[in-house]
Parts: sequence; C-alpha cells; structure tokens
Amino acid sequence: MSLPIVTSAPGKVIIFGEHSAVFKEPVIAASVSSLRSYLLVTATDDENVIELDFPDIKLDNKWKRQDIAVLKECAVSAASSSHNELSQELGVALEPLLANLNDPLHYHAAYCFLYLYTCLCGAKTGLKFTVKSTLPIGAGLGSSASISVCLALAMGILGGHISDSGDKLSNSDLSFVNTWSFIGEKCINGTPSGIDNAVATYGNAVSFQRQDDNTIKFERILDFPQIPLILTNTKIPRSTKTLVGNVVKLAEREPLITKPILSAMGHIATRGAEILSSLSDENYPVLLELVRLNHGLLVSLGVSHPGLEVIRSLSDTMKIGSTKLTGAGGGGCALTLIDKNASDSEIDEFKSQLQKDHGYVSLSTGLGGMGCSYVSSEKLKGHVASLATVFARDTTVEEIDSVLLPNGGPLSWVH
Ligand SMILES: Nc1ncnc2c1ncn2[C@@H]1O[C@H](COP(=O)(O)OP(=O)(O)OP(=O)(O)O)[C@@H](O)[C@H]1O
Ligand SMILES: C[C@@](O)(CCO)CC(=O)[O-]
Ligand SMILES: [Mg+2]
Repeated sequence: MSLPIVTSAPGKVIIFGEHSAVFKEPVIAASVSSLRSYLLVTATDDENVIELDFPDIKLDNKWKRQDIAVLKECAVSAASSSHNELSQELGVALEPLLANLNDPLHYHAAYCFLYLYTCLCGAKTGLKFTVKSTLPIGAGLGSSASISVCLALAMGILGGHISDSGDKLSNSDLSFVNTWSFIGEKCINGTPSGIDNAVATYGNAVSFQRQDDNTIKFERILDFPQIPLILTNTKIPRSTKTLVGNVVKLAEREPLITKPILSAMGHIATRGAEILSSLSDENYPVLLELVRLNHGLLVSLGVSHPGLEVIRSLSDTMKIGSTKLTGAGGGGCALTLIDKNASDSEIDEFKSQLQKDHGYVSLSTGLGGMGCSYVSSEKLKGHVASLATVFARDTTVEEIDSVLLPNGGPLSWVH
C-alpha cells in the first residue's frame, strides 16, 4: 500500500425518523454531497508512532509503537467478534491511551480512531491521519458518521481489506465500510441506529430500518426528488450521545407513552417515503404536514431547543413552509420544507431575519450525491503540495472545496 491516500464521505440530512430510528422504526435520509469530511494519510517522520491530527477540533496526538502493540490480542478478538457491539475488553485496554484527553469531543474522536485502527490495521506504525471537514461539527448533519466512514475506508485499504487498484468500490467494499463505520459511530455516540453511517457510505438517499434481530432493512433510493428546503444552523452546540441517551431513558421510564410516539414517527417515515416516491403538486402539501407532525413528536420527546423553535415559529408566522429539527436536535440544524406559495423575497427575508436577529446561518444545498470515495496515491501524484496546503490548520471551506470536492476539483475519485 503506497502513500499518501485521501478518503472522503458526505454529511446527511434526516428527512423523517430521527430518534425513532434508534428504536427500530423506519427512517429516510439523504446525503449532502457538497458538505464532506476528508482524510489524508501520510507517512510520519518517526516510523515508531501513529499520529492523529484533527485540526477542526484542535486535537493532535501521537501514540508510540509499544502503546499500540499491547492492544494486538484484544483488537484481533474484537475484530473477529460481533460487529453490533463494541468489545468491552478493547475499550478497557484503550483507556490508558486516552487518559490525557479530557475534552469529550477529543476523547470520542480519538476513541473512534484507535478502536478502528487497532481492529483494521493491527500494530502497524509510521502513519499520520489528518481530517478536515466542511461540515459543521455537532450540528445534526452527520459529522461523526462522515469521519467514521473516512477512517473505515482508509483503514480498510491500509489493512488490506479493500483493494485500491480498482476503478470502483464494490458492494462488498461498501458493506465493509458501512459495518466498520457503524462501530466508529458507536465509539462516538453509544447507541446509534446506523442510518448516518449508511448514508455517508452509500450516498444518495436511503430508507432504513433496523430489525429486531439487528439485521437492516435497507433500500437505496436513487431517484430521490430534489425537494426545496432551507437548512438553518443555529450553531447551538449539543451532543448526539447525550440526546439519544435522554430519549432512551425517557422510553425506559415511560414506555406506554413513548412507544406510540415513536411508532407514529415510524408511520410518518413510511408515509413520507410513499409521497416522495410519487411527488406531485397535489401531494406536496402532505409532505409539509408530515414535517410538522414529525417535529411536534420530536418536541414531545424533549429533543428540540428554544433556539430551534425560533425557526419553526418564524416559518409558521411568515408562511414559508414547515420546519423540523434534523439530526439529534437539542440545537444544531433545522430543515424548512418550502411552501410552494412562498415567494423568493419572502424566503430571503426569512433567512436574513434569522441571520440578523439570531446569528443563524442558512445552508443552501441539494440532497443526494456521492457517498464514500478515495483517491489512490498513484492519482495523487502532482497534487502533494496542494494537499499539504488544504490539510493545514485554518484553511477555509472554499480552499478545501477547490482542491478536494469531488465532481468539480482536480482529483479523480473512486467511489
Ligand atoms: N471534523 C472533525 N474532526 C474531528 N472530530 C470530528 C469531526 N467531525 C465530527 N467529529 C467527532 O464527532 C463528534 C460530533 O458528533 P455528533 O454525533 O455529536 O454530531 P453530528 O454527527 O455532527 O450530528 P448528528 O449525529 O446529529 O447528525 C465530535 O464530538 C467529534 O468527536
Ligand atoms: C438521533 C439519531 O436518530 C440521528 C442522528 O443523526 C441517532 C441515530 O439514528 O443514530
Ligand atoms: Mg453524529
């Protein structure tokens, strides 16, 4: 395997079914292929270390060969056991390597990295992993899944599980990345449903339902319609792990109340999928209604935030469309599905009021597009200097996009 290598994965928007997905209800989500994470793997100067450089969260950490070597046995056993649960033994063995990381953002990112690395690459050293993302972190757009997918794909190639000589990722490559990025999501989030990593792996749009036996009913929706929506980032920080944990606790405390709420959310996702598969001017208002219903149920589970209600309330007042939180909620992003009667100037006014009065940022983006992808070292020849520049600290989104964004930049991506 020659270096450098670059991998990438998109963010996602959940249209219907966040939180209920964790309780094995159906969920529909689409990739946001213009907002992505990118991972560059290079050789380190000191071949006795592995280095993790996550400039977006100001984390740069190195581990020595002997620290990694002691994990070998439990990593082999974790890699060969069930891929639905994390290995407690490996978790305990990793603790001393994470002991200096007090910020939970750092801890979970490094835990995900080390868990995947030891399982997929063994005790190899001499590698540096640098991650840059154009996705807002912790805002509901699947940043954690996109970095897990980047890591799983790169480590799949480095560990010899995925060949980097083809011109396409095979179904079994994608299934490998999906399985291991789910493990990475577990390291960051505890009990994810697997929807975020599935969308970041496969791209486009996906309908997904975890079954009671933990298998997944999964459909790739290749002709997902472009629905007119506005994403608004409140920039209110929150953690998916905490929000999902709170809903799980509520469901344990009040099963008779929460079960019908969660199953109603599942019915919304099923109905939403039906409407999206035959979207027309006639049934479009039903989609708006489903967004309103879905948000109301999420509010009842306690995962909204006054800052998100500002967006919902303004879109109702101005009759712009229907708003729901997207992702885990508690802050982060809301999506507003635009009412076809809303004029362009009203939509502009809606965005600028949210910006002026609350400092919120509107993200205009299409849905769907490329899932995980990589550029092999062969195809990176001639680009090494520009890669060093964009993966440095403090590069802007525009600078990153100009070099790395698939379908626009100079690199030829395999996907
Ligand atoms: N660019 C990045 N660099 C390093 N770590 C990151 C990056 N992006 C995400 N992470 C990790 O993922 C965590 C955020 O994940 P979290 O699941 O809370 O939010 P999200 O994935 O953005 O939103 P959601 O899960 O609701 O879609 C961070 O705490 C960090 O550990
Ligand atoms: C809140 C949640 O439903 C979506 C987070 O993007 C959690 C999950 O499904 O893993
Ligand atoms: Mg996440």
